[in-house]
Amino acid sequence: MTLKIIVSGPRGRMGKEAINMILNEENMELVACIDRINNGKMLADIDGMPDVHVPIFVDSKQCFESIKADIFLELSIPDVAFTHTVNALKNGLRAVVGTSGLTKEQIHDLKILAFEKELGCIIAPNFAIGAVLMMQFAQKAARYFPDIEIIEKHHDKKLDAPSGTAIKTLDMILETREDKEQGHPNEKETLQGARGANQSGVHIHSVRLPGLIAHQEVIFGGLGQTLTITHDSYNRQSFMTGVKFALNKVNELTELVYGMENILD
Ligand SMILES: NC(=O)C1=CN([C@@H]2O[C@H](COP(=O)(O)OP(=O)(O)OC[C@H]3O[C@@H](n4cnc5c(N)ncnc54)[C@H](O)[C@@H]3O)[C@@H](O)[C@H]2O)C=CC1
Ligand SMILES: O=C(O)C1=N[C@H](C(=O)O)C[C@H](O)C1
Repeated sequence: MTLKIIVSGPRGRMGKEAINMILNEENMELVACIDRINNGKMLADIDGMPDVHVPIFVDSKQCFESIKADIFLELSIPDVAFTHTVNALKNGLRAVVGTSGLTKEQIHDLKILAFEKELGCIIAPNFAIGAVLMMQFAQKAARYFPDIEIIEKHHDKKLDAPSGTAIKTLDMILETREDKEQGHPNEKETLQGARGANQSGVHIHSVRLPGLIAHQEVIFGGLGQTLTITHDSYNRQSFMTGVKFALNKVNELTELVYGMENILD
């Protein structure tokens, strides 16, 4: 079976990489794109894009209503990702969402919609297998080391902080970590934000610098020792094996899955 795919964010760093991957897969066909601009044009008309006659839509509802497709791949920006995905599911498409920055409430609403429509939907905070393992290792370590700080480091074009990966790591850690307020009980910030974000006592620090791609360290502190679990993505190809896997897998699902760890064997 050929999977007919619509991609949102085709001119972006992830969108471009994903389109190249899709065009090279025998069982995948790119049938449309959703972009912020270029409504009515073909992908081939856009400088730097592959020479394929695939229509571009600005309005996602219009796109899903007029193009026959199986899967929607969301790789754009946090502000529109939720609406695009709702429109996809309402029009009977399955969805793979890589865009970060969805709120817990939005994820919950998508879960309900996917359940009602009996459609697969994968929300992947991080497609890189190494990052998924890093989160799983961190979840395991949190059973033994409840004092934890997360440092996520990304390129300076990133719109959301903390990263989707850091939020998912925290969710997974909190499933195994005993409740604990970290640091000194009388600790005070003399410069606001110095201790980063704090949820359930775990601190998250977001670094944004040119030169970085996507990196995370989870540091565990114990008596006389620390354990650091690190993952680095050095390019966007690092995510493509996971994108490909999710596009194939979502077709078998009839509900929403949040996190690649729940679908990897
Ligand atoms: N889950 C994962 O493994 C990964 C997720 N990401 C996430 O994917 C998203 C995209 O990342 P990048 O490609 O680096 O960003 P980018 O900034 O390079 O690309 C985003 C694209 O979305 C387009 N866009 C803006 N408004 C739009 C709209 N209304 N409809 C369609 N497209 C629109 C922009 O014009 C831009 O071309 C981000 O949220 C990022 O955090 C990035 C890397 C890996
Ligand atoms: O914006 C990015 O680049 C990335 N975003 C995702 C996130 O927010 O965790 C995944 C990866 O870290 C790259």
